[in-house]
Amino acid sequence: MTSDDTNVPPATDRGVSHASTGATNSSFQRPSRSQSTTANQPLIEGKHQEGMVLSSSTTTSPSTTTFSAPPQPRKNPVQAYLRIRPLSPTQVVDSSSYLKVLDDEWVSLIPPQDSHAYRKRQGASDQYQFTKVFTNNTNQQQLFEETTLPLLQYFLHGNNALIFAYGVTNSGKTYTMLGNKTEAGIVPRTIQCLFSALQDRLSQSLLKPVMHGSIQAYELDPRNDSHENRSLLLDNDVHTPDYTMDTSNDTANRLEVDAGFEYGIWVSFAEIYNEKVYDLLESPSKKQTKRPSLPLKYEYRSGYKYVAGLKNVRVKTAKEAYTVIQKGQQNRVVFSTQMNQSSSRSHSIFTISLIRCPVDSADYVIEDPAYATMSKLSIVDLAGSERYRNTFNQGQRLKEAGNINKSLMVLGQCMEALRLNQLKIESGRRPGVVPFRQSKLTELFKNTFESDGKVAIVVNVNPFDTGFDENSGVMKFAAIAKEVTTVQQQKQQKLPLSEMSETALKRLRRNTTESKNELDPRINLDNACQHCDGALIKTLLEQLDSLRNKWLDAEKRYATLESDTRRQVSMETNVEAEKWRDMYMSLLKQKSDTIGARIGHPMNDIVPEETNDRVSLASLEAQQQQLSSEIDKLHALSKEYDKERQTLLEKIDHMELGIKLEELTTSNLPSNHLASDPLNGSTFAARELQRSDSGATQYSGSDDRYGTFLDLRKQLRRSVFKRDELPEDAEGILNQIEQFEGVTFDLVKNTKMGKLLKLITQEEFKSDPYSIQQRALDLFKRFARLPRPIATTTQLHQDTMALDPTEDTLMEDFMDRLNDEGTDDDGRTNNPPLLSQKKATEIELQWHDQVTDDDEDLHASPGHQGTDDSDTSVACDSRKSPSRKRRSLDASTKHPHLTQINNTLKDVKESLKETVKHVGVSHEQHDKRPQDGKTNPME
Ligand SMILES: Nc1ncnc2c1ncn2[C@@H]1O[C@H](COP(=O)(O)OP(=O)(O)OP(=O)(O)O)[C@@H](O)[C@H]1O
Repeated sequence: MTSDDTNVPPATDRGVSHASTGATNSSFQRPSRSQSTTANQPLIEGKHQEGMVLSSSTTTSPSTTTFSAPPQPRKNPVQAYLRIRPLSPTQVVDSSSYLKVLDDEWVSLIPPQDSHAYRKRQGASDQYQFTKVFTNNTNQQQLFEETTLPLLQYFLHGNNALIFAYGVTNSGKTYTMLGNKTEAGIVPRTIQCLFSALQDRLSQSLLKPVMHGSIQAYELDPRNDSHENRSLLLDNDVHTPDYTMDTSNDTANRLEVDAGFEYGIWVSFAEIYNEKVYDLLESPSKKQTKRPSLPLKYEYRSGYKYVAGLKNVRVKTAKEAYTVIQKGQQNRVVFSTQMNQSSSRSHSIFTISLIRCPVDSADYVIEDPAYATMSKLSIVDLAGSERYRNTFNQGQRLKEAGNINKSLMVLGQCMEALRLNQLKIESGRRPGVVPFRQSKLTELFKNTFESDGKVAIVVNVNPFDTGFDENSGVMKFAAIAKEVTTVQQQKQQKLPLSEMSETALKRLRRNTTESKNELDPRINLDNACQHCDGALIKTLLEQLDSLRNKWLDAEKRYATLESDTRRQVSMETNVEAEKWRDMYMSLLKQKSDTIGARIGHPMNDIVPEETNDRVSLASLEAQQQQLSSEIDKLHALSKEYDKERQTLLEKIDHMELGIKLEELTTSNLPSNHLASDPLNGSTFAARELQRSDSGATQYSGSDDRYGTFLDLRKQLRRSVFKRDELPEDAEGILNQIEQFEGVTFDLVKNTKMGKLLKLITQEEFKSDPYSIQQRALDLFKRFARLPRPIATTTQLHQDTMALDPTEDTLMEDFMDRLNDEGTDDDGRTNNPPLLSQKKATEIELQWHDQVTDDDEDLHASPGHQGTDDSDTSVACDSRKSPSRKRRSLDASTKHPHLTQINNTLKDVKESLKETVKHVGVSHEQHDKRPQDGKTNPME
């Protein structure tokens, strides 16, 4: 019994409808047969979905939900194939199989009575549609041609493709993908077909795939095989299977190969076990107990992840590729043995990378990554998808089952999310997140599902020894995956050859073996130079220039990147500094405000006070300057008054002198003598005036001795009579008089110095600390002894005798007595005897009266005690003798002009008093200036 006959239900059964009870909504309703495709029809994108009526597992309809207008795939719908494993020769046909093949696209799952689905759905069957259903009579070649060949064609054109086998354990996944020697699976057939198609276009270019989808040029190094990894092909332990495939050249000839390229083929073999990625081409050491896993890394250029460190082996023949497959399979077995793993618990990923180097019109191969493109075809044998709770697994096996189911579950979730996103996008809604990152498997193939490839799934089922529920899950996964459409994004455009740089790496393409050897850069350059023309040298030089330019470009990019980084860091630093400065300033302001509030008023309020103080100070300074100016004016005025006063005093002196002379003339001399002078024909007064004038003339000579001596007398007079105590300045003045040289009798007489000295000796002082009186007496005696001029003395004597013999005698006697009273320096008396006491007393009285009259003004000086002038006059008058008063009255009566002179003198005195008073008041006013309640700045 063939499995075909067994598994394909009769046509009458194909129309089994879904359970009318609506217990399930996860089945598909089969369309009419006319709508279905035939098995021989080539695979055309989207064709199989047209007119499809499907039952969505996500709908909530209680019964089968029918979509009259299913979403149209936009570009590349996932191709879902179902392969039903045939019965093994030892198996017994079970006619009660739950899987019924309705046609080449549809199958029906009829839940057995002991299944969970039967209880849940009350025995209702599910129908599932696939791109193609391959029954048990489908051979490997047929499966390859219908499932993989379209992808291979797509791959050869430079696109990515993914095909994986999905199913529970022992469903035939490995058989489908790898097969065996006699029944080679998809992988060896793909390799065989690929090499057959590209046999004349295989490239020698030194370009290799790196990361996710990048190309890198490399240099061959005999000591370093890390670029091509071809050393593992030399492993003698690997027994390359000699596949006997019926894949004829006709199959390969069905593939279109772009003629404008040379192709380099690289293969890798990886395994994902327990969510870790391993390189199956990495041979384990014998003592190795732990497998080194490989990380997934992110390629920034494309945005997708890749297995970092996974070996890519450059294969130049199909056999080399088989060797690689065999190597990976052997390592997988060893790992399983050493690590107690089960190969059926891992996902194996065999990847073929195809690098396409363009060939220009001059038959030069552009071996430059900037112009080359790469595509990848991944063939994945997934682990068994059975539920671990049904496998009675424990420990490691339980963990394996959990991870397997996790990755497959995530794969299913991704499919479901992608399908929903398509519906959302079509309805204008925002697509959701697809959980690619939840497993390594989906992370690796995220790009294929999202943008840049075609996906095909071969669902393997073994309906004879696998439970209904497990295969039901596989069917549901396939149903969902089939609805997914991958969208082909525009791949990154490579540079067109028309714009190719002169420095691009390129090699003249030769088809002959000889020319290949010549052009192989690995051959000796000397030999090359011997056999080739200048083209090779030219090419090498161009390559050298290109490498140099690339190096310079790389340096430039590095410098730019570094500069940008430094600029960025600088900007961030500046921003940070600005922040700190603002914060610091803010803190300072807060501090200032706090201090201002603490002292009771803001700091700003203090400034106006200070300003007011400054204004007040400026005002006071102005007042001070004004007052100083007034003081200066007053001082100048005072000096003027002093001068005027001095002038008046001198005038008074002269007038007094004239009055005394007049008195002498009128009171003591006969009027006839006044009228005529028998000797000289002049009056006594006239002579006196004449003498005075002559004396004045005499002493008002060039040295002004008279004036100086007269000043000394005046100074002495003012100083002595200032107060009761004889002052120090009187002592100084007296010194000057004592030391005055050339003093003559006339000088003493005319300046009345002798009278003053006499007055000092007779005045009573409280104290005399400088012995002024004694010294005045000594000086008076000294002056009295001065020799009188002979002529003058005689003349005076004659005049005196003629005018008034008594007066003259008295004077003579007094002078003589003074002279006689002098003693020698040794104290002995060397003068004649004195006058009688009575005579001396009279002389003294006369002299005293005369001197008192002469010095009357002294007692009127402001500094004298009893400053009142009238009192002083009275005091002076009270000291006058009765004879003196009488003589004055007589003189006034006899000579009315004297009264007039006296009156004039009084007027002058009054004027002087007023002046002095005015000056005093001015000083007083200045000293007692009103303060206006303010502080006197002068204080
Ligand atoms: N279509 C088929 N024709 C003939 N034999 C098959 C077919 N499919 C599977 N087999 C056989 O079934 C057995 C199990 O197949 P296979 O190992 O491929 O299953 P599997 O799904 O890969 O299992 P696991 O998940 O454990 O790896 C193998 O001996 C294989 O030869």
